[in-house]
Amino acid sequence: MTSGAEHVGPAATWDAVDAYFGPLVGEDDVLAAATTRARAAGLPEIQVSPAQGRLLQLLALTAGARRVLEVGTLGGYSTIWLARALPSDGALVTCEIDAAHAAVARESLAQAGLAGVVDIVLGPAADTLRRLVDEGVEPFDLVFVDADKPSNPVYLDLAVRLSRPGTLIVVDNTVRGGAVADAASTDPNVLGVREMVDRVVADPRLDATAVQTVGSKGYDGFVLARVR
Ligand SMILES: C[S@@+](CC[C@H](N)C(=O)[O-])C[C@H]1O[C@@H](n2cnc3c(N)ncnc32)[C@H](O)[C@@H]1O
Repeated sequence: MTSGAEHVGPAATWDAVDAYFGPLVGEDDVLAAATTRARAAGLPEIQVSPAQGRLLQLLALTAGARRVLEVGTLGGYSTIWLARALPSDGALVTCEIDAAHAAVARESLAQAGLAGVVDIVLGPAADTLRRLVDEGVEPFDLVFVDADKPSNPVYLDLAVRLSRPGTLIVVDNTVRGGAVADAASTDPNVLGVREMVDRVVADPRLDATAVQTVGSKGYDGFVLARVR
């Protein structure tokens, strides 16, 4: 079996492949409008791709998730994919530090008919997560971590505290163009990912893997960890 790496082409190829799989992924007008609204508002285009959003949704569906926690809302694009996986009594809490991002997300979630399902909590996510721990909220079934990367170790620890056996924790942007494998890196984003990975490795409660991705935004990936 070959690694397949020799088949990885330039960004134009990745875009063409993403376009080919478009009908399979099935991004609808509401999701496309969320991207358009975020772009018009000048938000950075750092949301998950349609295929990645669909992956998150399928993971939530497969996990039978009723409660989802998201760290890093931006314009609500991944939030919509995830919230659509929830049953009628489901809930999603999403954390965002930037009021302008939260405002755009609020509009897009309303347009998606999800305003009653999603609670956007404005402020530093670590504070929000600590408050949820202190309040003793019902555990979450899936946690998606996609905010400031230096805080990944903190988010992992808090996510585990907000979990139950079977909870799936997904962390985005964990490959960083391959820089995550550079033990000499001083990039705070890389250090945040590496410290988070070390904690996953050291935590006997977590079964985990990493998935490498390519796309028009470059070479990156997810870490997925399931709580025992
Ligand atoms: C990569 S974007 C999220 C993308 C979104 N999950 C999606 O795929 O549609 C990261 C977001 O995290 C927010 N953020 C950064 N630092 C944060 C913090 N300390 N607390 C909460 N949100 C933060 C940023 O403002 C930004 O909107």
